[in-house]
Amino acid sequence: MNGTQQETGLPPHWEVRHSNSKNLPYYFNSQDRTSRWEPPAGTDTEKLKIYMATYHSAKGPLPTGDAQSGKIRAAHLLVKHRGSRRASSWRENEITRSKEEAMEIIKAHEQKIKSGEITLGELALAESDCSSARKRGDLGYFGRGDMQKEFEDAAFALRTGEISGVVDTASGLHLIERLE
Ligand SMILES: O=C(N[C@H](Cc1nc2ccccc2[nH]1)C(=O)O)c1cc2ccccc2s1
Repeated sequence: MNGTQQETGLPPHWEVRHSNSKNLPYYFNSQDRTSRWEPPAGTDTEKLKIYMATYHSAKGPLPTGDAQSGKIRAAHLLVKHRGSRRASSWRENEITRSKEEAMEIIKAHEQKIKSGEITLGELALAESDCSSARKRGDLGYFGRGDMQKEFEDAAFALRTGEISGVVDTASGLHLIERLE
């Protein structure tokens, strides 16, 4: 789905992505990690029209991790609860909320992200109970066997740019966005 600049007609660092929740294409700037529903200023709209008609199908092939290394890159937003493996984080020294309370919180986060109101990375900065929060939840590249199984399975099932539903691990409740 990530055509090159001359294919898409988009300005540098911009790419077309697909919102599965709205089944609509959107435009993502990989440099400042902003996204929008409309093509940015400076787009060659004729080229973009051709690209969208030719290449950007709603459901691209399910990528299974980089062909060479089998690794993917993802970001996540974690809401811990008192049953979490480490019920503490940079946000809160002792996390006492129940798992049910954590579920209500992360469901509200999921709505905000999937409505396009805010990106997962922006929300993770302030709200994620993982130390990756300071990097907008970016966990870097990882392969199978590196992360907790439920997290790995959910992340590898995502298409690039797609956001998971709530994923439950021993660390807490997660929303995952596959970045590469
Ligand atoms: O395990 C971590 N943080 C834990 C919470 C947590 N548990 C996870 C389980 C799966 C994936 C990410 C996860 N993050 C903590 O802070 O208590 C990691 C933090 C970071 C930061 C940068 C890159 C990778 C990682 S993995």
